[in-house]
Parts: sequence; structure tokens; C-alpha cells
Amino acid sequence: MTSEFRSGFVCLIGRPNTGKSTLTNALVGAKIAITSSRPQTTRHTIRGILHREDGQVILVDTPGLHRPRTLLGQRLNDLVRDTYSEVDAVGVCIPADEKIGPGDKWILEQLKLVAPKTPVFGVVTKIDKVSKDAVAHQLMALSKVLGPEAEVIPVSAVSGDNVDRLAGLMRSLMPEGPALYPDGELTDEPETVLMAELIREAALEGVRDELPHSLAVVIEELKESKNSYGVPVLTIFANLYVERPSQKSIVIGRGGARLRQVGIEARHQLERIFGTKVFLDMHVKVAKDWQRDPKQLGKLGF
Ligand SMILES: Nc1nc2c(ncn2[C@@H]2O[C@H](COP(=O)(O)OP(=O)(O)OP(=O)(O)O)[C@@H](O)[C@H]2O)c(=O)[nH]1
Repeated sequence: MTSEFRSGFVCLIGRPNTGKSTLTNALVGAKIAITSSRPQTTRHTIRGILHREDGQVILVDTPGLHRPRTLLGQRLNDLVRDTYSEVDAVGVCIPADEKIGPGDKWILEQLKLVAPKTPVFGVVTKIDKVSKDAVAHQLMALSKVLGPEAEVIPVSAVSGDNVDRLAGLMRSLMPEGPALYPDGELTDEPETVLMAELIREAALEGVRDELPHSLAVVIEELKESKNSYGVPVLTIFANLYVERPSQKSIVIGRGGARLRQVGIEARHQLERIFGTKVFLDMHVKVAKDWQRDPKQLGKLGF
């Protein structure tokens, strides 16, 4: 028996750091969504596309929903709410190693409020981190919160456990329809957005101060040329915006050491993803209070 082809959109939601980006990468099979050990770093709605013989699932990875404190926070939340009501299914992600708390319940309330008809499924993530008993306990707890209709699946993006099963479940929740994107396409984000995200991720890694909301990266220009050996090189001109001079020093580091390290890290990732030699030309600038200024926000792509 051949089953019908299904296609549609899925959004994985959950508190920051629950493993949504890592899971998206595992499902899609390539590094597209940006992960970081620091919470709330995924700012853009990046779509990974899961191609299967029997269907296509377009994953919309949203920033973690959080109580807004700044204009940027509000815009991010609006974006998340719009996404909830437009997708065909929403996956609620809860890490296996943390109790379901008020933050999770708040997210579920928002979901029921803005998209009461969107099918929901549960995902217990990072199951490699805890015992089987703890996983079973978390599955029951999540099932209780989501209700009897929602299917709940335990996965580990790191070991790959159940990632295929989850892909199958998502596909089964999609409406019947043809592929929406050509095979082989992994994301529909413009590549400059992806470049900016990768540089931003590298610049945040290892910085302990509260930088995540104060750092924006804008790709100013791309130039293709050949080096002295005739090898094609892509030169990326990027501006890193921070809000205060003190943050600028953090990003640059002593004698520019940190920024050089960030450059090496980002270049490595960019070369891997874009399959070409990369030269990174980065400048760190101070744009005072850009998070609270609508004009600046627009300029920085929010
Ligand atoms: N052990 C283990 N760690 C995981 C797994 N999935 C994600 N992580 C780790 O958990 C951290 C957060 O993962 P992300 O994928 O960035 O989480 P996120 O939910 O996308 O986070 P935000 O972008 O902040 O919303 C990272 O350090 C990951 O390496 C998993 O299956 N097992």
C-alpha cells in the first residue's frame, strides 16, 4: 500500500536551551539553524526542510518565547505568535533533565490562546542525559499537560534516538499535498542572514557577560575574487553592533585577540557551509541602545 504524499509546516517551541535548534539540525541532516550553549540566541525564523519519500516537512525554528522587556523582545514575541497560528503542527519541546515549570506552562497557555486549532505534539529532548525511568516520568508529565490527544515522543538529537520516529510523526500530522520546495533545498533564508547568524554565534561563544540581546551582526557586502593561487575566495564584510563601549571591548578582547579567535571560528563554519574559501572582514561598532530604537532595529534587520 502506498501512502499519500503530505506536506506542511511545523514549529518546535519551548523554553530557551531546550534543544530545538539541535533537533532541527538532526531532523534536516545539516547545520542550518544556529545552536549555542547560551539561551535565546536564535533570532530569525530559520526553516530547515525535511525531505522524505512520503512527504515534506518545513521546520520553522522560532526564538524562544519570553516575557518582553524591550521593544526587541516584543517584536520577537509577535513573530512567534504569528508563526503559531500559521503552521500545521506545533511541537512542544521539554528537556528530559528539567522539571516542567511555570515558564513551560506560560508558553502552552500562549499557544492555546493564539492557535487553539493547531495540532500539538510533545517532544521530550536530550534523553541521553537521564535514566530510562526519568524519561518515562517526563513523558507522562508532558502527556498530562498536553492532554490525551497529543502524541509524545522521547528523542535525543545527540545520539539520534527516535529522530526518525519523530520525523514520521510530523509527516503524519501534515495535510495531503505536493512538495512545497525542490528536493535538496535546506533553508529559504537568504544566505546573508545565515552568515550573520554564524558570525553572531561565534562572537557570543564563551562570553559570560549578558551580551545575547546586545549584539547584532549585519553583512554589509560580499565580494567574490581569486587569491594568488587562483582559488576563489568569498570576502564577507560584516559589522558587529553592540550597545556600549564596554561591550565593544569584550567582543574585541585584549589586543584584538578575541575577535581574531571569533573570526577563525566563524570562517571555519562559513567555509564548511558555503563550500568556498572565506575571508572575513569584521568591524565592531557601538550603536547606542539599538534595542529600544525602532529606526535602529529596522536597520539591523529586526
Ligand atoms: N546531551 C544532549 N544535549 C543536547 C541535545 N540537544 C541539544 N543539546 C544541547 O543543549 C543546548 C541547547 O541546545 P539548542 O539546540 O541551542 O537549544 P534551543 O532550544 O534551540 O535554544 P534557543 O535557541 O536558545 O531557544 C546546546 O548546548 C546543545 O548542545 C541532546 O539531544 N542531548
